[in-house]
Amino acid sequence: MSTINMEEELKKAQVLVEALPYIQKFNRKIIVVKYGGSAMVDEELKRKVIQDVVLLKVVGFKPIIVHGGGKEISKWVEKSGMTPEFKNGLRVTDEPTMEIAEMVLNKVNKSLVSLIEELGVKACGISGKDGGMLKVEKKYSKGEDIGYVGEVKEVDTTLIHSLLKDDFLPVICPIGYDDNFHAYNINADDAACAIARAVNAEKLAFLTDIEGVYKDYNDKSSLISELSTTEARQLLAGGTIGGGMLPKLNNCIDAIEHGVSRVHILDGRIPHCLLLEIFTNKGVGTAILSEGAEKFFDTNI
Ligand SMILES: NC(=[NH2+])NCCC[C@H](N)C(=O)O
Repeated sequence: MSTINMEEELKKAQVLVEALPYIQKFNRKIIVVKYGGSAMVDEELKRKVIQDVVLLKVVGFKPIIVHGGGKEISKWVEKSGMTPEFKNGLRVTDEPTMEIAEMVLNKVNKSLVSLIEELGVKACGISGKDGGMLKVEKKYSKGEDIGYVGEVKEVDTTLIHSLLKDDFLPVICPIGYDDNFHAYNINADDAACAIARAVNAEKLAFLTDIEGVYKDYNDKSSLISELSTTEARQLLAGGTIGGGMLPKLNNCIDAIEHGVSRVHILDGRIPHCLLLEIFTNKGVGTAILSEGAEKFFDTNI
């Protein structure tokens, strides 16, 4: 015999009611999820991220995953007897490293596709090479040549739109071509941002290894829940933002100024952070929105 704890059950109903306006508002809207960091290495977390994205899809949103493969690429570079090298956060990518990066990213890409398919959603794994999606030019690190690292200069969204139209969940790894059709590795944050802009995404969510944006990087109690682009700029100018967050925040501002309504910086180490951010009023990370943007719902639950 089993009993029912009505209080517990009512809480579950409240969760669903809180989610209702978001399910309505983001219906048919594109949400780009940049997937990387710890949430990609830990198998348990990985499953939860994929469950979240599948749920977003099943309730009627149009999620797109853009993923990295950083740690896995370094592992295979080492296995091949080479030493991974970075300059200002960018991987120095010579010809053999590019080959490994491409192999690893494609492998990670297909493993994500399998997980999504296992959960009953149609997914299609592609790289920026497919359909000529990501056209790049060579990126330099403070004037230094770092090999085949590309900066996105053009996004052809035809393939993404075809996949979305046929109800596939696109899973994209950040590799692109230059004008001579040579493959380039692209920083996954940059690729996610460029793709979100190009498809006019409603949202762009970054899964990171940090709680969100802190007012002061040295004060972990100063996590900011909501930030306008103007406030984000002020923060950047104030010099209290941690090193790793700088390019991220710049990417966020850039995305919003080019039409993305909201950008979310989330802690991928929190299980189900995507659901907790998107389906609740307060969220769990930092939400960045354009100046004067419509405020989040206040359903008073
Ligand atoms: N970090 C925050 N303040 N998040 C608020 C999120 C609000 C809402 N669920 C959304 O996705 O737009």
